[in-house]
Amino acid sequence: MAPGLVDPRPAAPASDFVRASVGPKEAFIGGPQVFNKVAEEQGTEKQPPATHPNYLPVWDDATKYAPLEPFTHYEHGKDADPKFPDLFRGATSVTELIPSTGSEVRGIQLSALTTEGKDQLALFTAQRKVLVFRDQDLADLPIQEALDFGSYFGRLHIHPTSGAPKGYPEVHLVHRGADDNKAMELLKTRTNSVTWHSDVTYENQPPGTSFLYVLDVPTAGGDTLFANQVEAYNRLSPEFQRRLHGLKALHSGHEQAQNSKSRGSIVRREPVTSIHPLIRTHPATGEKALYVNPQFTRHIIGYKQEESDFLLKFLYDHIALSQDLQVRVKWAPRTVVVWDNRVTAHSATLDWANGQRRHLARITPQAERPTETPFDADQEKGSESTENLANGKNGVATQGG
Ligand SMILES: O=C(O)CCC(=O)C(=O)O
Ligand SMILES: [Fe+2]
Repeated sequence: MAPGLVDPRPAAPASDFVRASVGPKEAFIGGPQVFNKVAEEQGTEKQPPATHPNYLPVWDDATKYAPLEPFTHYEHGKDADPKFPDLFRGATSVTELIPSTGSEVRGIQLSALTTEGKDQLALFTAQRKVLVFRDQDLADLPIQEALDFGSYFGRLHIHPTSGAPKGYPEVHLVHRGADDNKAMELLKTRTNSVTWHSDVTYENQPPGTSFLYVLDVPTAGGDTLFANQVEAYNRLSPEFQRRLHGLKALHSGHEQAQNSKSRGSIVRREPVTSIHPLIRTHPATGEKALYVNPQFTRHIIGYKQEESDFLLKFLYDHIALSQDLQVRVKWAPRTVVVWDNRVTAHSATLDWANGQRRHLARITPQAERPTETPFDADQEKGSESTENLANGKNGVATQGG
């Protein structure tokens, strides 16, 4: 796989970071002064300094982290009042982005949620898959307070390769500074920048309720796409769903680590692989979701290579092409997105104008080891239309011209 395909996140060392020698090891130290200095040297225009310099990425943490230990995840969504009285207290509006997926909630402050409110946040996120909150103070809190908030939802994941604010490896940073034209080099070898994935699915206990919040946002573009993988599962015929049940796939972190190494950057933890079911069940909603992604899923266990490639390609295309189960989040200052990494895929879009800063932080609580519940014939969705199709009753609806 070409290096550009492995990870859409900022390459390190990006040319907006200075390689500095700190004793025996090398570090990448960022900062607005550094960006402007590099930009000046390159004769490009200055950009405004980062609004949250405390969140600028460094890769100077030479700590080698031990393999992650198994832990018991407690799913708070299971305790939640499904009427969401605490989550929505004071809300001025709750608007669906599309009927199946995504809601935008206005009027509440995430950082002020009570314990009950947080439980309800976990459940509502699982139900709607993606929540958009505007006018939030999360990015302006001390980083430790933001982490304390996130840690309610699960053990915080430390990413093996990404940049982090100095001293806070639990924050995963997405940052592109003055040299966005370098970032866009991806488009020299690819026709688009879309890289659907769920985060770090190679982990044994990949993330659940996850948080992404914006620090600096381009004037236009840089939206984040989300796909609802429960809906993607539900769209499949019962016969096809039945066939997928019981299958497992290998997810690998090796390529991401290798990619980081080959850029001269860090690998905090030795890469791992995990085997997960193709269909996982959400512990709070009981919903079944497809759980494969082209970033980290490598092959289906027991299938020959061509068989595995064929089936995975179908599933990836199904997710990528079904715009009627996807939402597109437009960032504005002080926006926080909460999403459930267990039942969604997402992708950045790298389409904004050169020279603008895009800077986001992710807090990534880990969740349970993915589990599968058996195909449930009683819950077959769309069985009637499938029967109708078989009986030739249901023609193909035409749309547009
Ligand atoms: O940059 C984005 O919009 C999303 C980046 C991403 O994939 C992540 O933070 O998990
Ligand atoms: Fe991601």
